Amino acid sequence: MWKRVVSLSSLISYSKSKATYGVKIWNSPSTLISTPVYYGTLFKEKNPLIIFVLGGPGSGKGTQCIKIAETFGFTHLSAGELLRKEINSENGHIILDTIREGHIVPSELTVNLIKKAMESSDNYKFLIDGFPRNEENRITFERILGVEPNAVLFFDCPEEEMVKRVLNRKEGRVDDNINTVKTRLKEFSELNPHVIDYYTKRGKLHKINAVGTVDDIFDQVRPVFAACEAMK
Ligand SMILES: Nc1ncnc2c1ncn2[C@@H]1O[C@H](COP(=O)(O)OP(=O)(O)OP(=O)(O)O)[C@@H](O)[C@H]1O
Ligand SMILES: O=c1ccn([C@@H]2O[C@H](COP(=O)(O)O)[C@@H](O)[C@H]2O)c(=O)[nH]1
Ligand SMILES: [Mg+2]
Repeated sequence: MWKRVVSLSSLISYSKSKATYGVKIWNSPSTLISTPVYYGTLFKEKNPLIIFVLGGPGSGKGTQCIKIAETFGFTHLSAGELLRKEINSENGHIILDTIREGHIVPSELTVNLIKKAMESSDNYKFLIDGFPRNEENRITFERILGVEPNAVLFFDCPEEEMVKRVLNRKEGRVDDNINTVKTRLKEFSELNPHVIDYYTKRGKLHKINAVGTVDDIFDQVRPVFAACEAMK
């Protein structure tokens, strides 16, 4: 059996231990994040570093993820983008209707897309943007992938600012209109707090004030990832 400890920063740290009878355990070298996780055979070789990136519609998750990915060598997987790319597939009508109405796509569908994208990447550092949106999403991810995130970023933004940003975004998204935004915000305000509470209790949550310039916000994000630079 071997064990390697990689300390990313005082905020994120983890170690890798070889699977024994299909069980892997994430440890921390001190009192930092310590999360026993049961693995199946998935990711036996990859030992992924997973950061969930949460926040309401228009809070700036995608914008910040692009900067994090460029600066710290992460692969950026936007759950919404993975779903949008599937709109022409077999399940496409379910996805399109759900997105257009501002609801949440069935968990297994989204989780399997995330899993496929992670498996087909050469990288082991992943930003999962806009997921999990509710407790069912979170539990389904843990069940199918057999792993928890190492840390969770939450971009905290007032509703008024989020609405303004979404309505000013000119990317032709079917859900960037006032009616759908209202539904998305309603679901977000009802469901996201449960996910936030869960990760707060597990000591994994890093709340970021999402008001300010893109660079100001990135200055708050940077320390969470600073020690990753050495691993690029
Ligand atoms: N700090 C900021 N100040 C002003 N505008 C911003 C800021 N960050 C991002 N934006 C702009 O706001 C819009 C929404 O940002 P972005 O797409 O990153 O949000 P998001 O959280 O990914 O939203 P969604 O959940 O809808 O995908 C974009 O047009 C982006 O350019
Ligand atoms: O985990 C997810 C992520 C997204 N959706 C659906 O997609 C749209 C757009 O997502 P963005 O993160 O804003 O790109 C979202 O409103 C949901 O309808 C989802 O169901 N599950
Ligand atoms: Mg986005």
